[in-house]
Amino acid sequence: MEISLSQEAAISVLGLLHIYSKSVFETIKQNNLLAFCAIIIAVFLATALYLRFFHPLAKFPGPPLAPYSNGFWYYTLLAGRGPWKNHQWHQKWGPIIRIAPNHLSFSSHSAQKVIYGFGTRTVPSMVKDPIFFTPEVDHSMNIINETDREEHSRMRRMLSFAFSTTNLLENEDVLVRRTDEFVRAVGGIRGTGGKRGFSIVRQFNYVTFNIMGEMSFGDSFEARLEEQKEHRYHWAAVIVNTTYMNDVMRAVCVIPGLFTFLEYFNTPHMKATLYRHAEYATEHTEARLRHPTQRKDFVHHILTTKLPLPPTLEIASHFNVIMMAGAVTTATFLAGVTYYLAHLPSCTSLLQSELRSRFSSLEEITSKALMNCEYLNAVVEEGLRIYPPAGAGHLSRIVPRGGVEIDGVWIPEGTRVSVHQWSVLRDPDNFHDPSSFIPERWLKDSPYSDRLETSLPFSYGPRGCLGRNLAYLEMRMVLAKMFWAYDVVWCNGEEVDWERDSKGYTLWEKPDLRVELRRVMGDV
Ligand code: HEM
Repeated sequence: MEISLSQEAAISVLGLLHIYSKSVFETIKQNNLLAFCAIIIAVFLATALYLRFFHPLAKFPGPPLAPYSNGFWYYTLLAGRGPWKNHQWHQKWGPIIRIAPNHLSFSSHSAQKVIYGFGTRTVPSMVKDPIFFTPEVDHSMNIINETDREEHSRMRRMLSFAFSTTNLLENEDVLVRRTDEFVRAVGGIRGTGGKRGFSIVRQFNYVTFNIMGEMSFGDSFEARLEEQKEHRYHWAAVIVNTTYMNDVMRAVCVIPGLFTFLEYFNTPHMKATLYRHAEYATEHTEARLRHPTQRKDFVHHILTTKLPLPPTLEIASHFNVIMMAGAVTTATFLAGVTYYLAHLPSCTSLLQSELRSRFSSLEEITSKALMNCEYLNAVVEEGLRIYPPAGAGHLSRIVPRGGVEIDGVWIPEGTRVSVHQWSVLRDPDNFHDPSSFIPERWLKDSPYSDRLETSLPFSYGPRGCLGRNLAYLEMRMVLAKMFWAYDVVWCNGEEVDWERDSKGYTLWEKPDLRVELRRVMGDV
């Protein structure tokens, strides 16, 4: 029988392995622990030397511990100081840095186009990183975590009509009613918990949760909230607590088998966050499927799509992320911008003059009318720049087969790449005095020569934010109605420093912002 070259090589490798394992076994048998440890250390050192000096990304600068283990990167992420750390690294080592053994972080606008863009004739668009975008705890895939190009495009086609401007304007009554409800409710809240003022951050979570819930599930949302055993806003609180746990899961999934292990033990904290959130999404989806409605809510668009109807688990999974991506991000924006406005009475006064000179009642404040409020729009853009709701972390992609050139440098296939939004937005080459809140930079006659195009809070390309239009309608509406009706008095200014006290994971954990509202306009 003839043996081919590859078979011969395989036999030699097996032979070597046999000898090697035999010798290791012998070493242990002879109780020569020292020799065994030496082998382990040698393997460890060889790996470290390879990662630092011979790995395809070895030439890229970055924090000294980054080449050796993903642990360093996950530690930075979970410590909540990632935005500031990454920015410092980019300032020190330049626009391309190695932040993990196989991960490059970029901070240039040109990289944004290549990494998140639609691709070219020769280079396809980059797919999301499956290690970062993991399946949900119920093993489902959805519009955010799906990494397969074809599957994602089916999901996006199915959901896109729900997010079209036509459909959103048709559902404007939800936005207006829920915002008016919020404006009336916050006006009636006095000091809570024995302290002056109340937590406006929590109220922002509630209003965006209500808007997103009714937009998604129509009338059944309210019915289900009334039925549920827990507090009306229990799901909203679960969503907020789940954002951090999502990053913990990302770290867990890097170690093969660890998720299965944790799944087996299913800790109380996991049950109360990740699992409870997925259950709520399923319960609300099932309730809506049993409850036909005239409203063209998001479920309606899934049910009437020309594409084959997906299983209930998939529909629920879309709402798992829509409720998260839709409610938390917009609430984060509102909280951040309120902090900066509370800090800068001159900006607040310009905003309120614009709103109060244009509108004489809450009802006059409509989505269409707000589109032309120049200063309000500048405040929104600046709020998204200075505290980008989804810009604290890394939205990583994988370089396609054959590699790709980014910023004049060849990046090998399979490399994990991302643009760190915060670093782009805090770069003095892009924005004058980047840490200051200056809405004027967005006005037509701005005296600054900022590179406004580098601010991409909703990302870009085939995986760019599907809810962008809705987010703009919501941000303008809530901000305008609140600042039109009330003067905002900040009560815990002595205690809070927004940047010091924020935790930047993939999404933000915000500090508490206590305010008192003094009614100035309208009979709200
Ligand atoms: C200020 C508010 C918002 C910001 C800053 C924001 C930002 C983003 C960003 C940066 C992405 C890209 C994520 C990635 O590359 O992994 C994204 C995706 C997405 N966002 Fe938003 N978002 C906001 C509000 C919303 C709202 C209100 C919805 C509506 C439900 C929404 C739904 C989505 C969906 C479904 C995706 C996934 C798109 C896809 O992969 O095809 N977002 N968002």
